[in-house]
Amino acid sequence: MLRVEVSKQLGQFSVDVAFASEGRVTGLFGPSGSGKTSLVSMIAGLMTPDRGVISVDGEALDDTTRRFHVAVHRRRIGYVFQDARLFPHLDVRRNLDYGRRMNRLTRDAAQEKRLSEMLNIGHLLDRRPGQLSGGERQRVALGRALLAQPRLLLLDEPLGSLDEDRKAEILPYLMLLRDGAGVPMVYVSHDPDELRQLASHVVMLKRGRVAAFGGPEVLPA
Ligand SMILES: Nc1ncnc2c1ncn2[C@@H]1O[C@H](COP(=O)(O)OP(=O)(O)OP(=O)(O)O)[C@@H](O)[C@H]1O
Repeated sequence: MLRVEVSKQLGQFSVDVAFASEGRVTGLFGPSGSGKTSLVSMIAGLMTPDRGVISVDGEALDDTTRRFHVAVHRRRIGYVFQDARLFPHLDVRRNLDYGRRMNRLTRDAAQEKRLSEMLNIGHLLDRRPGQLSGGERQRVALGRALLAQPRLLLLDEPLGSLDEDRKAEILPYLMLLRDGAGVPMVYVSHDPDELRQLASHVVMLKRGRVAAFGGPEVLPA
């Protein structure tokens, strides 16, 4: 379970959010400027809440009453951005292996094979990111994040830079990961249709507050 109860002042803007989600995919939905990225940055540990608690499966990552904060690189949280942010000088194989090496994890050939099949990236291993389409880059970014064996995966508008055809191409891969990767996800989007297809729970944000929480039925038509 992901539990988030945080307050944060950011200049004139404040985030004051509380929710707990058991979902495989928790959608964060809201208009531009509603605080989605700020919230995801706090979950990732890139930003510390002024007050509050963040925990995953009962394990605290932040608890300001105890002045407790787990550093970004120790949180075991994967982050996939709108632009894949692959390392341009490394081929796909090395990009995929990066998270595992940084976290000093032993190689898991079975998991590599399973993810490579799920994401259909096995034929891309010797290419560099510059030789990939936008959709292929995002599939590699998803694989790289998951091979670091995160306990939670944050996806911040992962389809945001893709056109409608590419989005339709990637969505089935995301569904496969949701159903088969065994890693809970927080999925940021301002596209209700995308979240209807992916999210089991939805946090609707407005001006830094939770305007609604529930199943996909809380999304606008
Ligand atoms: N460090 C900061 N200092 C001051 N204001 C900030 C800071 N970070 C974010 N903000 C403000 O907080 C508000 C929420 O920003 P945030 O990026 O979290 O929204 P968002 O919902 O992710 O928007 P978008 O969909 O456009 O990415 C914005 O008004 C932004 O200008």
